[in-house]
Amino acid sequence: MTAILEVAGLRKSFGGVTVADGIDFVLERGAMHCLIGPNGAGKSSFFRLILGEHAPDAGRILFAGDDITALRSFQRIRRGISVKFQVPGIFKALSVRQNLEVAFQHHLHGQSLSATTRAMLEFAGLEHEADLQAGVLSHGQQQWLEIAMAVGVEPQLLLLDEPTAGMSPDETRKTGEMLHDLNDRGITILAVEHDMAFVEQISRRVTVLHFGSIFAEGTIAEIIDHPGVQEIYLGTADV
Ligand SMILES: Nc1ncnc2c1ncn2[C@@H]1O[C@H](COP(=O)(O)OP(=O)(O)OP(=O)(O)O)[C@@H](O)[C@H]1O
Repeated sequence: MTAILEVAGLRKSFGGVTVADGIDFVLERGAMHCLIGPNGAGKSSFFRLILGEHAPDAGRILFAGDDITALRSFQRIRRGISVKFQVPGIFKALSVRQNLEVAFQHHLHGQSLSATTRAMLEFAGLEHEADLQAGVLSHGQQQWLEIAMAVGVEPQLLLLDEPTAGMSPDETRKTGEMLHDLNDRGITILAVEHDMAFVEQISRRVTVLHFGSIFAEGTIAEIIDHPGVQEIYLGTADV
């Protein structure tokens, strides 16, 4: 296996708050990998560092073997990194179709824009909602629309920050199936997730982040059995 993402010695502080404290992390191409950790562990900040929304104080980020540490966000996106953050990123007053078109307009034009929009409507299960305002969709449908907006540009790496937050069990299961479908199409997936049943559904390997550093990494069974992991969730671990 080759690495699609390699992070070495990544550090970032905001004033007195350290969000990345020397993170070393390798993600294999083709993986479905989950990142877990207590609130405030630095998971979203790690995504923002990978995407280039935060500049690191130290460390390197390699994507597909190239050092992208100095690249701007749009350059990283152009190279094949796509992200869906926790905060909703859809335009509620626009139609579902328009949201997809806006997401793809810098990458696709003409027939390929309409073909990809159609394919992504189908992928998200929103063919019948295409002309509705995105704001009237259910919470789950809005999340699927946003995932479709992130994958229509055919990324190599998809970062998902809590994709199932607020979803019903049925919606969560469907989201897992969608992510397996994307992974089968060759997209590497790194997801921040709190729902351990979902982590088990989509992920073979799990990394635990705590106070901006890697606390543990392994299979889901190894992580569940890890003596320190439950303690950090209860806030009693001495690390
Ligand atoms: N731009 C910023 N300026 C100052 N502090 C920040 C900034 N971004 C994040 N933080 C702080 O860094 C810490 C890590 O935040 P982050 O959102 O990365 O954690 P998280 O693991 O994603 O948490 P959650 O599970 O609650 O989403 C928090 O204490 C947060 O308040």
